[in-house]
Amino acid sequence: MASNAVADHDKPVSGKRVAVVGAGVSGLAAAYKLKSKGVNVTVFEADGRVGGKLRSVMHNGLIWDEGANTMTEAEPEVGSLLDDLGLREKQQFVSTFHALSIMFQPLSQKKRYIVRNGLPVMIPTNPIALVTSSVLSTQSKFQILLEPFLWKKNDSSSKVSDASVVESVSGFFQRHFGQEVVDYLIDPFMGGTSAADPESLSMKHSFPDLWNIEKSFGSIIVGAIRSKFAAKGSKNGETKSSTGTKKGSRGSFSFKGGMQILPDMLCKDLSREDLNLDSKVLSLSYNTGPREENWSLSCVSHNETQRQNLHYDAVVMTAPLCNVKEMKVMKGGEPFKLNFLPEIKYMPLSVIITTFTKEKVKRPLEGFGVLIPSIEQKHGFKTLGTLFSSMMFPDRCPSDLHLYTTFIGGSRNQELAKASTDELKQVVTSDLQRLLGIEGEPVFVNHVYWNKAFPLYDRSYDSVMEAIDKMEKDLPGFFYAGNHRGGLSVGKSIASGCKAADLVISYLESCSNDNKPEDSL
Ligand SMILES: Cc1cc2nc3c(=O)[nH]c(=O)nc-3n(C[C@H](O)[C@H](O)[C@H](O)COP(=O)(O)OP(=O)(O)OC[C@H]3O[C@@H](n4cnc5c(N)ncnc54)[C@H](O)[C@@H]3O)c2cc1C
Ligand SMILES: C=Cc1c2[nH]c(c1C)Cc1[nH]c(c(CCC(=O)O)c1C)Cc1[nH]c(c(C)c1CCC(=O)O)Cc1[nH]c(c(C)c1C=C)C2
Repeated sequence: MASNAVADHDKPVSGKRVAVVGAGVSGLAAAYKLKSKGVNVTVFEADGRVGGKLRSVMHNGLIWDEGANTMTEAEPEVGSLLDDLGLREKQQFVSTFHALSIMFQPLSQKKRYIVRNGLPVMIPTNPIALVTSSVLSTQSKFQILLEPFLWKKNDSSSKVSDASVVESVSGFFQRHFGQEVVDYLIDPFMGGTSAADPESLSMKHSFPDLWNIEKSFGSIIVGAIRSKFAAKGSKNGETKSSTGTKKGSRGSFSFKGGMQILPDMLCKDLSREDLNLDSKVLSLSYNTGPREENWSLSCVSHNETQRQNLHYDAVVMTAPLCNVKEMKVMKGGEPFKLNFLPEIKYMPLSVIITTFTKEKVKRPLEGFGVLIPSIEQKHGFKTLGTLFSSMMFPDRCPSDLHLYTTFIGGSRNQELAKASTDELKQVVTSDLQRLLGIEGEPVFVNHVYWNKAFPLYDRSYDSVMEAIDKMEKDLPGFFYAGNHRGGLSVGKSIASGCKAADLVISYLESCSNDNKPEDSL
C-alpha cells in the first residue's frame, strides 16, 4: 500500500471488522479505502477471480478486454487511486500518431464514428466541426444553434399519468434538439455507453447533470456555456497528478496489459484470509443488541462447503441487486424480506473479438471506434458498434493484424445477444465488411456472453434508488455501492465504492462514540 495510505491505528475504527461483498471495482475500491484507514476488511467474491466486469485476456500475442475497455478520470476518487496504486506509469492513453498530442488531447481519441447512410462519419467534437459535418442535416444544425430560443418545456403532466415514471432520454433531447439528433447522436451514444435505447432510459438517472441544467437554465446550450465559464472561474477545482499532467484532462485510457491490472492492484495488499474467492454470500443477519460485530454472514463455495457465523461491524454490499434479492436477510432474529426491491431489467450483450490481417482491411479507420444508430439497421447492420482496439492500443496484437472488439445485443437485439459464436462471427464479419471494407474471414475469434451486462436505468429507476435507501435505513451498518447507483462507468463504480467506505467510517466512529462512557466524549 502506498505511504499515504498507511493505517492510522489511533482512529476509533482501527481493528473494526467490515465485510465487503463482491470483488468488482466498487467492492475492491471500498475495501482498499477501508483497509487504508486501519479497518479489518474481508472481501467475499462468488467468482474464482477478482474484477467482476473488468476482465483482460492475454493469448498468443493478443491482449483484449472482455468487459470494460477504457475508463476516464472524471471522478476525483479515480485520480487518487491511480496515484496511490502507482498505476500512472501503466496508464495507456488512446494512441495517436500526431506529435501535438503531447500538448493536446490525442487526436485519434476524438476520432469516433457514427454510421449514416451505411457509411462511417466522424462525430463532430466542436461547433465548427458540427457545421461542416454530414452527420446532421442543415435543419438540425440550425435547431441546435437556436436551441436557446426553440427548446420546448416538458409537458409530461398531460401525457404521463404515473408520477413515478420520469421523462425518457429520447423525449428530453427531442424537446431540445429534435428527432434527427436523437436518431443520429443520442441513440448511438446510449448504445455505446449502456447498450440501451433512449426511449427506455430515464433522463434523470442517465444524465443527472443535464437534467439539473434544464431545471436551472431551461436551455441546455445556455446552461452548458454558463457552467463551463463558472468552472473555468473557479481554478481551485483543478488538481495535478504526480506526473504533472492535469487530472482527467486526457480522456479515455486503459493500462498496459488491459483493464484487469486495476482490480489486481486494488487487492494486492489483501491477504488470503482477507480475500475469499469462490465464496458466494447466501445470507446476512443483523443482530440488534449492545454487542459489537452485529452482522453475521454465511457463504458457500463451488464444492458446496458452507461457512457460517463470520461476524462483522458493518457490511458493504456491491453484488448486483438481482443477486442481493436472492440473499436471505435476517434482522433481530426475524426475516427481513427484500420483496420491496423492484425487478431490475438487465442488458444482455455479446462481445466478439476478431483479428484480421491488415492486407484484408481495405478501408481501415484510425481512432476509437464506430457506433451504429438503430435507424441504420435498415441498411442491414446488426451490431451496436466496434472498438478499433489495436488502433487505440497498437501493442494489443502483432503488427500485421488489426484487432477489433464488437458489441452485439442490448435492448436493440436481445435475442441476437444469445446467438452462437458461429452466427455472431458471421454478423460481425458482415458489418465490418461494410464499414471497413474487410475481405474474407477473421484470423481469430473470441466470444463472451454477458447475460446481465448492465442494469437498465429505466424510467421507473426512482423506485430502485428508494429501495436501496430503504435497505440502508432499516439495516444499520449496511451500505450499498456499485454500478446500480449513480452510473455505470468504471469511474463512477469506483467513486460509489469510495463513498460507501466513507459512510462506513462515519458509522463505525459514531458506534465507537456511542459505546464510550459519557465523560470521555
Ligand atoms: C461488456 C462491458 C463493457 C463495458 N465497457 C465499459 C467501458 O468501456 N468503460 C466503462 O467505464 N465501463 C464499462 N463497463 C461498465 C463497468 O465495467 C461496470 O459497470 C463496472 O465495472 C461495475 O463494477 P461493480 O463493482 O459495480 O460491479 P461488478 O463488476 O458486477 O462486481 C460485482 C461482483 O459481485 C460478485 N457477486 C455477485 N453476487 C455475489 C454474492 N452472492 N456473493 C459474493 N459476490 C457476489 C460478482 O461475481 C462480481 O464480481 C462495461 C461493462 C461491460 C459488461
Ligand atoms: C457499442 C457498444 C458499447 C461500446 N462500449 C460499451 C458498449 C455497450 C460499454 C461502455 N463503454 C463506455 C461505458 C461507460 C459509460 C459511462 O457512463 O461513462 C460503457 C458502459 C465508455 C464509453 N464508450 C463510448 C463513450 C462515449 C464512452 C464514455 C467515456 C468516453 O467518452 O470515453 C462510445 C463507444 N462505445 C463503444 C464504441 C465503439 C464507442 C464509440 C465509437 C463500444
